Amino acid sequence: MTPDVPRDVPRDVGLHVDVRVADRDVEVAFEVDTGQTVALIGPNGAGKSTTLAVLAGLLRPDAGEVRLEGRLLTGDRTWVAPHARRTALLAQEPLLFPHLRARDNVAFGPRSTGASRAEARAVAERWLSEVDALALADRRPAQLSGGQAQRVAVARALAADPRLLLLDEPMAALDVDAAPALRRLLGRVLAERTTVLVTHHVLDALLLADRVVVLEAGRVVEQGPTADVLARPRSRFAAQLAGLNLVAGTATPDGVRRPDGLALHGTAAGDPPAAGAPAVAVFRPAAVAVHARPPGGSPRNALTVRVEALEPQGDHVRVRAGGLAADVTLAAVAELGLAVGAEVTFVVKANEVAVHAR
Ligand SMILES: Nc1ncnc2c1ncn2[C@@H]1O[C@H](COP(=O)(O)OP(=O)(O)OP(=O)(O)O)[C@@H](O)[C@H]1O
Repeated sequence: MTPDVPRDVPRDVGLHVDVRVADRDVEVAFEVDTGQTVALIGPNGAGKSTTLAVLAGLLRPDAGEVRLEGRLLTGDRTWVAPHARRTALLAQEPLLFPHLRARDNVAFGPRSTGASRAEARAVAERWLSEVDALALADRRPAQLSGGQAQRVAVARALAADPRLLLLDEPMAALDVDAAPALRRLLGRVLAERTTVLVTHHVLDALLLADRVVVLEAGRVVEQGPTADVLARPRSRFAAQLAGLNLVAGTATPDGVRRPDGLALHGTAAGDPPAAGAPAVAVFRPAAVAVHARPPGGSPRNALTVRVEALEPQGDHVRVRAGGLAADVTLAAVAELGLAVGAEVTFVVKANEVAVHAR
């Protein structure tokens, strides 16, 4: 337990969690401000699903408390049942009722809290429309693709008007083509909602979460604003996760420009962001070629940067320069005569750079 968390929690803290699950050796404390999204990240077995289960009311902790907007959901002598918590859980699999049409799946929440049939139907159609799935209203789950079913599941979760949304790797079961559309949809609907998102993906954390809480072996090892944690990771896991190059800035017609002027050309992942809108370019350090001098043939992404660090990582060396990373072989380090302070050119092909709207 963290003794420095005040017992008298101010009401603008949307979610306050300070719990211990003894037999899983999980002991976590964190808070989420009203309307914010926190990503819970960490390696397998770190306690992410256990924490979500405690929040959803599916698992009773041995000690501690969970408060949602000041209301005690779990405490020494308090236990609010899952359906009465005003939380909604969106799992990896959509888990729709197979015998109900999409519309009735979404209307289920409002119906069970007392809405009339007509009211529940109106709410269901509003949410189906919000997730671009109104045209699917009469289909049963077996007639939906994975991405469509997950959109309907998002509508079902939101139609119950939850005060806390719990997302357990919502993109994990989708194929890569369907993930960007769902990510964008979540970005839209999570904007003003208190949300805890469990994810393994740096991109989900970056695009969807205001803050990141890193769990390792059942404990919070690091937390902070997403951009800070990814830019200056202190835990091993966050450092691994942040291994991708992320260039956040504004969209140009074919890429992203960082506030300091550095511009990258890339390929839009999904619908291209409007020019000037917030966007992020993502590429792997292994996709970066390092040159001692600007190469001929003027490649579109040739960035002149100064080497800040050389980090040996097994059979390669990670070269950090200009806030970016490139992975090169040990032989290349010797051949290029790489050293801290040297000026080099990073070259990355535009088709290796994925541009996402933020
Ligand atoms: N149903 C269960 N019964 C008992 N112990 C469990 C159960 N589920 C998980 N554990 C244990 O609790 C600890 C935390 O696991 P948890 O599933 O919460 O981690 P996680 O971060 O969600 O991992 P993953 O990314 O693999 O889903 C682990 O030691 C795990 O072995």
